[in-house]
Amino acid sequence: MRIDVVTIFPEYLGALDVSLIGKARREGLLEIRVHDLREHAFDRHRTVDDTPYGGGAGMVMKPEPWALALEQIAADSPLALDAEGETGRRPVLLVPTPSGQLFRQQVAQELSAADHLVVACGRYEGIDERVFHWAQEQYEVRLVSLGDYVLNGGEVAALAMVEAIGRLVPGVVGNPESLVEESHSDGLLEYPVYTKPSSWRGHDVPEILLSGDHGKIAAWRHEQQVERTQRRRPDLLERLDVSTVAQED
Ligand SMILES: COC(=O)c1ccnc(N)c1
Repeated sequence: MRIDVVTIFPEYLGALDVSLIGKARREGLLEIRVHDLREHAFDRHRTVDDTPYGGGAGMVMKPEPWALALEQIAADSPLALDAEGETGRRPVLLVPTPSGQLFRQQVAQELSAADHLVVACGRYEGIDERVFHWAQEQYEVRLVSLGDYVLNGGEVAALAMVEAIGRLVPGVVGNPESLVEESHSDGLLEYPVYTKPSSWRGHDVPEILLSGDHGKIAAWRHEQQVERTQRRRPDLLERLDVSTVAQED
């Protein structure tokens, strides 16, 4: 998967050189390029923002630098060859914004199948809305939110989304089994985990986990998932079908 990130703070994306995502880049599983939006602003001060039409506080990101950056990336896309082809596949333009669709594991799963993701990190009061309409021709535009809160810019959200998506790309996580039993992978929160020592400062590991009875352990873990989800995220249960909650025989 090819991922391009456009930002006025490229250094913010340095975290993508570390750990599993960094390793996947070095192994060629993920090709991640970070672009400085200011390189596409051509006035003397490399201006990327201006005052909002209609008044109001703060500044809005100008459309032209974004269009120049996104045009250059689209032209360089591995999908560019398809633009004229019958598939006509377009890169996904992922825009982290508090006004977007909620980013959930299912969205990460869906986007992990994309060939080319371009992440637009807005700052200030946001990006001129016309950019998202203009970009429709060359991109599948997806405005996505991490939750109901506001950040100073899209970079932190971009890091979270790139990690959540990138780790689902085959080969990035060493043991794909570990992706199966994570929180939200089956719609439930994950079960509690323990390691040695079995007794620690008066706190013991649940006996069932020391029994070696894998059937009972699996049943206990599922019960824990359902109980935790009921207690911490009852909203998730409303979205689930009964079979996931009911103990499979
Ligand atoms: C500037 O971006 C944000 O404030 C943002 C992005 C994604 N999710 C959010 N909840 C906020």
